[in-house]
Amino acid sequence: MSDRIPLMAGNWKMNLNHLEAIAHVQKLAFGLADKDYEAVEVAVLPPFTDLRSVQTLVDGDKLKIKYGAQDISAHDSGAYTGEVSGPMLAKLRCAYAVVGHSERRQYHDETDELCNAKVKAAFRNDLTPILCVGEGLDVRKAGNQVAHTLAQVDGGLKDVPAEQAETIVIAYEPVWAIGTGEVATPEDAQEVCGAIRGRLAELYGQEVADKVRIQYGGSVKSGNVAAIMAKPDVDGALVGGASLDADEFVKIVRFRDQ
Ligand SMILES: O=C[C@H](O)COP(=O)(O)O
Repeated sequence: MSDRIPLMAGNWKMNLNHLEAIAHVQKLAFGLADKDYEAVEVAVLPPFTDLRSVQTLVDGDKLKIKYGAQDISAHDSGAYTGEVSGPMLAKLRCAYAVVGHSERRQYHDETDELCNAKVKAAFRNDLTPILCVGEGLDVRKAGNQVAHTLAQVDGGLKDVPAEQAETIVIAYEPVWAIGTGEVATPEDAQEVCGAIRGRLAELYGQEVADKVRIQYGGSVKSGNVAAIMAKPDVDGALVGGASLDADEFVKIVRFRDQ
């Protein structure tokens, strides 16, 4: 039994404005209030425009819910129109910054090199990166999911020292399972999450590898989360669509009750 604390994170993607965000987080707080969920870390990943509202609510009501951004600039300041920097996110007391989500890789051509720069930008600003990796359907059909995903892990962690690497969160998200209702089997998830931990052990040693939290993401719901979480190398979930329904996300957070 590992002592890694599971991280259940809701990636809202481009949904919920800053007023809807407040109502949503209030519902989450209410849904989790009667339950000691100390043993599970809960985070929301709203759009940038919601972060200040979420911060105010979390601070004001002393909520245990953490929050973070869905992306981070590789640069800390300067002429980078449209980007949001690590110092800005740190000032909002974000805990996390997602890096290399497959939608960023697909629609914004984010490379492993850029993801690596973003991972370093997050660490430089005391944010924990959630580095997303995972294969598309063609790679899966060819049976190359492990090699493909490990190459993304190598790229994202290039020149990241062990003392930072041990705090990173890696989210394994098979692209074919995102938003499709196609959930990977728990065995599929374990195969790649286990391989990721193995690679971390090769890169940094077993002690570091055992500290890193590895999430699964892709059509996670209250009905499938418990079986996925039962796998030894799965330490949480990165939840998209189902995190927009507060009641459903609360059930996912309470996966041990399912
Ligand atoms: O970041 C979350 C993932 O892309 C999963 O999204 P989904 O739960 O809607 O499949």
